[in-house]
Amino acid sequence: MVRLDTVHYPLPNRCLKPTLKNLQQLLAAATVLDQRGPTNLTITALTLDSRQAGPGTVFFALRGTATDGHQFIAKAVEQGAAVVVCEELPAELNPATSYVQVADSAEAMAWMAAEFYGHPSKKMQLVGITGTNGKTTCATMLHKLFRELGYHCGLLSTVQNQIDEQVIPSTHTTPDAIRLNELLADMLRAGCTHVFMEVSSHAVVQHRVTGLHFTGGVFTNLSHDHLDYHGTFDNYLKAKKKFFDDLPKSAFALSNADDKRGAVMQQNVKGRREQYSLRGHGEFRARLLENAVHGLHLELEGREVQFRLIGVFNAYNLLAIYGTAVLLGEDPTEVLTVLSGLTSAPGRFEPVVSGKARITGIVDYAHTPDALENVLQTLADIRQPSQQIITVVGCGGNRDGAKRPEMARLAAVLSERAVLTSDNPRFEDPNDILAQMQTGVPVTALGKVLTIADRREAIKTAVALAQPGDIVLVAGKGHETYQEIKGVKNDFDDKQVLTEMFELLGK
Ligand SMILES: CC(=O)N[C@H]1[C@@H](OP(=O)(O)OP(=O)(O)OC[C@H]2O[C@@H](n3ccc(=O)[nH]c3=O)[C@H](O)[C@@H]2O)O[C@H](CO)[C@@H](O)[C@@H]1O[C@H](C)C(=O)N[C@@H](C)C(=O)N[C@H](CCC(=O)O)C(=O)O
Ligand SMILES: Nc1ncnc2c1ncn2[C@@H]1O[C@H](COP(=O)(O)OP(=O)(O)OP(=O)(O)O)[C@@H](O)[C@H]1O
Repeated sequence: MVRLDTVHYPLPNRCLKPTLKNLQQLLAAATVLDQRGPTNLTITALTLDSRQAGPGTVFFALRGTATDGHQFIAKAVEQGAAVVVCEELPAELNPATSYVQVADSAEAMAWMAAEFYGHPSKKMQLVGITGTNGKTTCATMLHKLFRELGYHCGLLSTVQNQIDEQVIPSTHTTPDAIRLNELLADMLRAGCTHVFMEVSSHAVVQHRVTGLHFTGGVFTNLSHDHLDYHGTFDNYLKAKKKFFDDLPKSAFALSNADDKRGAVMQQNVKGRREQYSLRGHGEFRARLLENAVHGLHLELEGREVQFRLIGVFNAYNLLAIYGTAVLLGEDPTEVLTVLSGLTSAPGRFEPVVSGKARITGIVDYAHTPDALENVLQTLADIRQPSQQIITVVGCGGNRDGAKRPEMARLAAVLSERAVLTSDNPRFEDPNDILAQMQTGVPVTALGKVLTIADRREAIKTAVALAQPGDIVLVAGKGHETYQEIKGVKNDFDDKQVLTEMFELLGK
C-alpha cells in the first residue's frame, strides 16, 4: 500500500538559457588552482580527446585508467586547442594557448560541461538509476511509461539513448560528462520534460554525473560485479553510495528495502528517503500473488494487477518504476493501468510467444555464468512441472575464456535440453570455443546437449525440440542485432530468428 500524501516534484522552468561560451564564465564553475594566458576567450567546444581538439576548443587532460591524458597535451596544443585544463602544468607553455590547473580534471570537466551546455539537468525532471542489475529495465520502462502518460522524454541507457521515439546509439551505460550534458541539452531543446538515465559505478568514480541536478535517484540492488575496475566490493558500494550522497536535498532517494545494501545506501543522504519492498517495508509495497510464465500478478495500492513482465526480480523493477512515477507526481491508478500493459526492455527477459504451440521464447542478455544461472533459476521457479526448458547459449570469442565450461555446465544442468552455439566468435574459431564449452558438461548430462555452431540452426533445433507449452531460452545476445565474425558485424537478431523459426516450423 502506498501513502497518499506523496510529495509532488513540480516541473521546473524549462526556458533554455543560451549556451555559455566564454572561458571566464566556464572557469567560474570550477575550482582553479593556477591559470596562465588570456581568459576572455570564446569557446566553441569541449573535448577530452586530443584528436578532437582544434581552435576554440578546451582540451581536458584526464588521468585515465590505461593512459594519462597529460601526455596528449602537446598534441592538443599542436592541433590548435585554445585552452588546456590539466592537473599539472606542462614545463613549456605555448604563448598562444591558455592553461588552467585544477585538482581533478574530470571533476572540473563535469562542472564546466554543465555550465557550457547551460545546466540542462536543472530544467527537467532527471532521474538516475543505479545498482548491479535492473538499471536498463527500469530506465527503459520509465521512458515507455512516461511516453504513454503523454510526456516528451529522454532515455540514456546501455542499449540505446532516446529522445521520445528517436533512437541515438549508445556507447556507454553512462556517457562522459561532455556528451552527457550535450545529450541532455538536445533533449531539453526537443521539449523533454523528463529524462531517465542509468548511472554506472564507473560513471560516479569518473565524475561523469558530477554537476548534474537530479530530481531523484533509484537504487535497485548490489551484487559482486566490476571488481576488475573497483578492486574491492567496498569500493564498488562506495561508488554507488556516492551517487545517493550527492543527490540534492530536494531529490528523492528511492531504495530497495529488501536488498542487503538498501539501508546503507540511504545512510546520511541529503535527499528524501523512500523505499520499496515485497516484504512489507517502506512506502511502496507489493505482495506477490503469482509469478508465472505469462507474467506477474501483484497486489499493489490495494489493487490486484497483472503485469506482462516475468520473474520476481521484475516485481522489484516494477515497484521501483511505480515508486519513481508516483514520486514524480503521477496518479498512482493511472500509472498502474499503463504499467500493466508494458513489456520489458529490449533483450531483458523479453518474451516471444509462439502462436500455435504456445511455446514461450525468452531472449535475454545473460552472457556471464551469474546472469545465466539467475535467468535459468527464475525460469525453474515459474514453470509448470510439464514445461521443459530448452536453452540456446554460446560464449564470445577473444574474451574471458574461463567462463566457457561453466556456462555450458549451467545450461546442461538447469535445462532439460541445451544447444551450445556461437555468440560473437570474433577472431576465434567457433569450434574451438564450443570444444572448451563442452568440457564443462557433466558426463551425466551429455545426452541432453547438442552442439551446433550456426546460431540460426541452433535456434531452429531448439524450437524443433520444443513441445507445446515449453520454454525456449535464447541467452547471450539480448538486444544485440549482430553476430561478430572476423571483424564483421553480420545482421543477427535472436528475437527475429526465434519468431521466424516459430512460423517456419508451424509452432
Ligand atoms: C575503464 C573505463 O571506464 N574507461 C573509460 C575512460 O577511459 P580511460 O580512462 O581508460 O582512457 P584512456 O584510454 O586511459 O585515456 C586517458 C585519456 O586520454 C585521452 N586520450 C587518449 C588517446 C589520445 O590519442 N588522446 C587522448 O586525449 C582519452 O580521451 C582519455 O581522456 O574514460 C573514457 C572517456 O570517458 C571512457 O570512454 C572509457 O570507457 C571505456 C571505453 C569502457 O569500456 N568503459 C566501461 C568499462 C564503462 O565505463 N562501463 C560502464 C558500465 C559498466 C556496467 O555497469 O556494465 C559505463 O558506464 O558504460
Ligand atoms: N532487479 C533485478 N535484479 C536481479 N536481476 C535482474 C534485475 N533486473 C534485471 N535482471 C536480470 O539482469 C539482466 C540485466 O538487466 P538490466 O539490463 O536491466 O540490468 P543493468 O543493471 O542495466 O545491467 P547491464 O548494465 O549489464 O545491462 C536481465 O536480463 C535480467 O536477467
